[in-house]
Amino acid sequence: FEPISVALAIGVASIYVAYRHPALYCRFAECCGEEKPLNASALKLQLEEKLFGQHLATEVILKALTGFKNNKEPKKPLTLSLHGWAGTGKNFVSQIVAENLHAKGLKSNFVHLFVSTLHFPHEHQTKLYQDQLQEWIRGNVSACASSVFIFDEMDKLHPGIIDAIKPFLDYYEQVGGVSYRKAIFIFLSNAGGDLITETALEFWRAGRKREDIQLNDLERVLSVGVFNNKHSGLWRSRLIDRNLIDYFVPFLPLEYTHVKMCVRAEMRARGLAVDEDVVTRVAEEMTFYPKDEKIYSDKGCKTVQSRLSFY
Ligand SMILES: Nc1ncnc2c1ncn2[C@@H]1O[C@H](COP(=O)(O)OP(=O)(O)OP(=O)(O)O)[C@@H](O)[C@H]1O
Repeated sequence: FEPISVALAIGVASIYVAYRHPALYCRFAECCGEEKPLNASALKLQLEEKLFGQHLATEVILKALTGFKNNKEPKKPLTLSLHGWAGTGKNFVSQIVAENLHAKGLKSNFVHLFVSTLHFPHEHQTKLYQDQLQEWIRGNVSACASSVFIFDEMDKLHPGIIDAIKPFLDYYEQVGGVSYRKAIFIFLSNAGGDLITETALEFWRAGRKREDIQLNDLERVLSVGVFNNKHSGLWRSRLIDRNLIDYFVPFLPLEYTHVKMCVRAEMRARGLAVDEDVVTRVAEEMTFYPKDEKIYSDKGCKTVQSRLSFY
């Protein structure tokens, strides 16, 4: 066989299959699945079973995603801003959401993760990053309208960088011939974590249940807090004052019982039998806030995995 002709024949055959039998093609190659509906009950089940102690995040994320995916003609892309202390589940949820939108999750060609300290480290290169970001998003949304973009460590992003994507998040039908209305943008940040903890603490001190905390108790506090915080990545951001962020999603600080749940989940994931003695020992190694009352794990479940390896 002559290699060039073989490669050419394979190429032509793939194009033929892609056009004539898209379902078959998508079983072997990853497809964008722009019109693919969201399996809302599967997402609900996963969030309820896997995500501990986050009744608000579960509720908001479900509502936001089902509403958005059920809408055939969204007027703008969906933009979620997730806030909370370290280790409370923001990356974990993003991974679950990504998997429910594109089967390969974070490994999908249509899910893109940006980490501020890795991708945008130098403040003096803000202009360059803005151009690159615009170009990257334009290219990817042109290839797949339902692309997902996750921005981790928003609080470490230099002010102004994120405003470069404002035109894409706005209510435009098209920008430069590309429609961004089916894309999803998720921002992750520790900014606002202290505000959330203070509210949770007030409830706790008043003897009220954690589950009684409503979105209203936090959403406004968060958006104002983040807007006025120089180190939030959204400081005085036009995304906030133009109301382009659809939902501010609060992640509550995790309590001792939640940490124990994380340890059990991690043991099961490793195929180990759950040993309550080890569960208690790992949970007790964590440090809790405030100093006197010791209610919230200050690293959430973040170090559970590495600590468990010692046992
Ligand atoms: N609420 C939770 N429910 C279940 N597991 C959790 C939860 N929070 C954290 N975990 C576990 O801890 C690990 C670390 O959490 P994750 O990376 O999601 O934290 P994060 O909120 O993104 O933190 P950071 O702000 O530091 O990035 C997760 O992979 C998951 O295993």
